Amino acid sequence: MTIVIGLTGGIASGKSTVSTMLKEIGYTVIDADVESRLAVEKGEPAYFEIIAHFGEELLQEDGSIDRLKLGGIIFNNEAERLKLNSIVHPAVRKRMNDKKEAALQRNEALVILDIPLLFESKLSYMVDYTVLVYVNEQTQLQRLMERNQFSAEEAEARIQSQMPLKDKLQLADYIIDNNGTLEETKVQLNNFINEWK
Ligand SMILES: CC(C)(COP(=O)(O)OP(=O)(O)OC[C@H]1O[C@@H](n2cnc3c(N)ncnc32)[C@H](O)[C@@H]1O)[C@@H](O)C(=O)NCCC(=O)NCCS
Ligand SMILES: Nc1ncnc2c1ncn2[C@@H]1O[C@H](COP(=O)(O)OP(=O)(O)OP(=O)(O)O)[C@@H](O)[C@H]1O
Repeated sequence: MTIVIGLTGGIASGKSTVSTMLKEIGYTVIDADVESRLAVEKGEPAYFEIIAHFGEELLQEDGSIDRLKLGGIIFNNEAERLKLNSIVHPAVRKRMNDKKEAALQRNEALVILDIPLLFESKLSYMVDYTVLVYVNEQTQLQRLMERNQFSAEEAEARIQSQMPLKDKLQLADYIIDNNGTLEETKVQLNNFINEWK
C-alpha cells in the first residue's frame, strides 16, 4: 500500500529543500509549483484565460507570461490573486492527481505531494498525512528576501497572502523545523521517514 504524504509550508520555508532531499533518497515528489508552471505555458487553456483576464501587457516578447509581473499584481491584490487561483488551480489539481495515480499504480511505498497552499486550498483529502516544513517569521522573511532579491515590502506581501505558518502548526500531522542547519533538517526528515516507511 502506498502512503501519500502532503508536504507543505509557506513561501521560502524550505519545501523545495526538503523535497530535494526526498528525491535524492529516491521517492517520487510531485511539485505543485512545477505543475502550475506547466499549466500556464503558452498554448495551455489556463494561459489563454490569464491573458483574457489580465491582458496582453502581461506577456514577454516570446509570448510567455511574465511571472514577476503577474506576481506583482496578485500579491498586492487579493481579488486578483483569487481570480488567478480559480484559473490555475483546477488544472494543477488535475495534473497532480494524474501523477499521483501513476505512482499508486507503480505501488511505491511513499509518494510526496509538495503543495504550498495545501491548507489554504483545503486539499488534505488528496493525501494520507500532512508534513509541515516550518520556520519562524524572521527566518522566512530573511530567506525570501535573500533568495528572490525582494525588498522587505515585496516579501511581506507574499507572506501575508498565505495562512501564517504558526497556524499551520496546528493543522499538520508532522512538523519539520527548518530554522536550523540543513544537516539538522535532514536528521528530522530521516526520523520521519523511519517512522512511516
Ligand atoms: C504568481 C506567479 C505567476 C508567480 O510566479 P513565480 O515563478 O514568481 O513563483 P512560483 O510559482 O515559483 O511560486 C513561489 C511561491 O509563491 C507562493 N505562491 C504562489 N502562488 C500563490 C498564490 N496564489 N497564493 C499564495 N501564495 C502563492 C507559493 O509559496 C509558491 O511556492 C505564480 O506563483 C502563479 O501562477 N501562482 C498561481 C498558482 C498557484 O497558486 N501556485 C502555487 C501552488 S499551486
Ligand atoms: N536550513 C536552511 N538553512 C539555510 N538556508 C536554507 C535552509 N533551508 C532552506 N534554505 C534556503 O532558503 C530559501 C528557501 O528555501 P526553499 O526554496 O527550499 O523554500 P520553498 O518553501 O520551496 O519556497 P517556495 O514556496 O517559494 O517554493 C532557499 O534559498 C534555500 O536555499
